[in-house]
Amino acid sequence: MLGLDFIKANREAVERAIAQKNVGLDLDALLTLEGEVRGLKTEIDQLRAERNAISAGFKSAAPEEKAELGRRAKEAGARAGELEGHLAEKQRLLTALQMRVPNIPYEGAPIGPDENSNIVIRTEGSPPEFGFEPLDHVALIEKNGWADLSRITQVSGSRTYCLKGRLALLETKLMAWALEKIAAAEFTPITVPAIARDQAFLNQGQFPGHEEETYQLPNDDLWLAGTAEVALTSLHSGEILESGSLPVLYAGYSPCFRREAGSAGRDVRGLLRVHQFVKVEQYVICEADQAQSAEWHARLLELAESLLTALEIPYQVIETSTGDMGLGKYRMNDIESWVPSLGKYRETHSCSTLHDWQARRANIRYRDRDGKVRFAHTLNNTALASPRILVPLLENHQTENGRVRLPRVLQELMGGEFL
Ligand SMILES: Nc1ncnc2c1ncn2[C@@H]1O[C@H](COS(=O)(=O)NC(=O)[C@@H](N)CO)[C@@H](O)[C@H]1O
Repeated sequence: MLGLDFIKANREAVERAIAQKNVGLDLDALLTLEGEVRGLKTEIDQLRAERNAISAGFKSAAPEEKAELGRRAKEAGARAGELEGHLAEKQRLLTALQMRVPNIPYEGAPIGPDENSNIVIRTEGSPPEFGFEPLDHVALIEKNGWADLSRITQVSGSRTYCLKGRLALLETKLMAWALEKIAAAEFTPITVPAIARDQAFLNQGQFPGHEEETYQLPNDDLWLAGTAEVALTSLHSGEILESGSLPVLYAGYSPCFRREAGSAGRDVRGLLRVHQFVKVEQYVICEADQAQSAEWHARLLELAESLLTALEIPYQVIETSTGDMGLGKYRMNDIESWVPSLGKYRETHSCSTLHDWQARRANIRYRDRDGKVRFAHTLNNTALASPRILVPLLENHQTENGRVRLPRVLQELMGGEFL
C-alpha cells in the first residue's frame, strides 16, 4: 500500500494509477476518511490535555471548586473514550481502503486493461525446426511412461499430476540445480512452508481480493500459499533491519498451491496449470532507492534468463501492461518460453518490482545511513517452477522417435544424453 502522505501529495498520480490498473477505488472517500481520522485524533488530544490540566491544578484548587473540576475532568475523559471508539472504526475503514490503493506503475509500462496490451521487449533463441511432426508434452510423457496423468485424477481430482521414472528424478534434480544456481549468486537458499496466516497474504498483496484463488485450512485459521513470496514477505515483518544487513537475498524453495478458480477450461491438458507445484523463488529486500530496485530487477531477470539459456529453451521477455501487472507492482516483466505444440510462447517466469508497497503492509523497515528509519523495497522473481517448465523442456528437446535429448547441463545431472 502507499503512505497517506504520499497519496495526498501525489493525488493525480494515484488517480491515474487507479484508472490505468482498472481498480475500482474511491480516492475521495479515502481522503475524506483520512481527514475525519485526523480530526478525531486532534479532538481526543485536546480532551486529554484539558483533563490533564484540570488534574494538574486539582490539588491547589479552592475546596468549593473541586467538585466542579472533578466533574469536568470526568466529562472530558468520558468524551475522549467515546471518540476513541469512533476513531477505531474510522481507522479500520481507512486502512481497508488504503490496502486497495495501487502502486504507481512504471512509466515505460504499456497502458492497457489486460495481457493483450503486453509487449515483447526481447526474444532469445529461436524455435526449433523439427523436420518431423512434434509431439506435445502429454504424448511424450505417455510414450515414455514418465507420468501417470489419469489414475492420479481419480485420487486427487483434476489439475494434479504425478511424475514417474526419470522425469520424476529430473524434476527434483532440476529444482535443486536451480536453487544452487541462485544460491551461487549470493542468494541465501531457504525452504519455506506454503502454510501461512492470513496476515502474510495481506502483507504480500494476495489479500484482500484473491481469497477465492487460495486454498484455506479453516480448522486452523491458515491458508496455503501459491508462492514462497508470501512467507518471504513476512519473514522480517515488524523488524528494523540495520542498513548493513541489506540487501536481504533469498532463494526460496516451497510447494505452491493454487485453486485456479478463474481458469476453468484453460490449460486443462497436461502440466501447464496444476493445483500443486514446486518453485524456486528469488526474493530481494533492498534500500528504498529506485535505482537500486531497478538494478535488482535487472539482476533477477538476468538470473532467470541464465537458467533458460542453460536449459536451451527459446524465450521472450514481456513488458507487462498496467492492467495486467496487478495492484502492488511498479514494474513486471514476464518471461515466456516457447511451447512447440502450442506454436506460441507461454509464461514461465514473472519478475516484479514493488518499491515499498509490500514493505508498508508487512512493516519491513531499515535504518538508513543517516540513522533514519524507512520502509524497505521488495522484489521477487521466479527462478524455476515445475512442472510448467517441463513442458517447453520436453517439447523443444524431443527427437523424431519421441525421445528427449537433454541439454548439456542436464546430461551431467541425469548421467546420460537422453532423458
Ligand atoms: N497453476 C500453476 N501451475 C503450474 N505452474 C504455475 C501455476 N501458477 C503459476 N505457475 C508458475 O509459477 C510462476 C510464478 O507465478 S506468478 O504468479 O506468475 N508469480 C509469482 O508467484 C512470483 N512470486 C514470482 O515467482 C509462473 O510464471 C509459472 O511458471
